[in-house]
Amino acid sequence: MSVYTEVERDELVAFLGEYAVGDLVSYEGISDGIENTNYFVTTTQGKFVLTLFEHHDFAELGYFLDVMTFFYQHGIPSAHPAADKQGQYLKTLSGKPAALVVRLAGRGVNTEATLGQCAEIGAILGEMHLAGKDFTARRATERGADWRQSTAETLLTHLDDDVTDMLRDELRVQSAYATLDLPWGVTHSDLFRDNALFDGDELTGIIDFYYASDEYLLYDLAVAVNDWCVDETGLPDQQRYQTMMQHYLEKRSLTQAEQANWNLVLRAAALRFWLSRLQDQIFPREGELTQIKNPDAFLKILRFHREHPLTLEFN
Ligand SMILES: Nc1ncnc2c1ncn2[C@@H]1O[C@H](COP(=O)(O)OP(=O)(O)OP(=O)(O)O)[C@@H](O)[C@H]1O
Ligand SMILES: N[C@@H](CCO)C(=O)O
Repeated sequence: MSVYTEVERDELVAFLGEYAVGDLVSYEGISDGIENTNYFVTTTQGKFVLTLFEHHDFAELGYFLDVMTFFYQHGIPSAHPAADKQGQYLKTLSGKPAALVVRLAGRGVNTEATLGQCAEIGAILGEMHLAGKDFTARRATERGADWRQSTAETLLTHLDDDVTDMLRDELRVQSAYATLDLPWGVTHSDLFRDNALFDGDELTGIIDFYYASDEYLLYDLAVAVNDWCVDETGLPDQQRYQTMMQHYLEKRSLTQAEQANWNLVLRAAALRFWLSRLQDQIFPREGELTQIKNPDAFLKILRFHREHPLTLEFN
């Protein structure tokens, strides 16, 4: 359940009156999602998703909405905000920062990805990384190497001994991450199966840009590989992996340094989501009534990458 803030009909009618989107027809809360309050909103002129931001402040939200608008304007099928009559994307509703985002067609992927879907995600991520070179706003990541180190330290005492030893060793290896010399720029940084919408094998949209930040481009690719390219046992699957990578590499080839550090970055991406899920499980945030995603899925992927480095040689 993810409606933390109830919006009254009168309030919504007044809010929509500030946009040129016609009159309210209907609205309903969206149960998916964890962070924010979301409603589907239908007006006489279109379909939208109204998001009330529960954790972010105005300053950083401006950045996210600019990222979404930028990618949309560069041909990436991204969720993007509607501007109100004053040209503003970010507004206030029920005391929360709020945006009216154009509703995209399609559905999230809630089973293992098809090869066609892996191909689409690989290609679009390559296109995003090329287009993103022209995006000039900067935002440091909140889930980077420093965060991984400090979060791991707070979690270590809550873990079993065998896991603790592995985590300590991984942190030692990961100490090289922050100073790698890899291409970087604006990234989605959370491009999971539930953050892309599909109609069959056709990508209709990318949503949830609220972890967008400056990161190594390779990290963005690693996040996607770790989630999309797994089989029903949750382990990396060669065919899905090869398909996603080949479609990515058709758009952007990897530098030598990227190739040399692929395993380290795949591990960093697995570590980030293992730690954030563990943190949500061990220290749940007050007032959040949603499902907690299983940390073990990423412990398993991290262990896999430590033992079986994925190659970059494809046939
Ligand atoms: N622009 C959009 N078009 C169509 N559907 C959308 C759009 N934005 C969000 N949705 C729907 O709303 C659901 C919740 O959105 P989202 O995943 O962004 O939630 P959140 O709470 O903001 O983020 P998170 O899942 O990271 O906690 C999505 O699963 C999707 O079904
Ligand atoms: N995509 C994340 C949640 C948002 O960061 C996960 O699956 O753990």
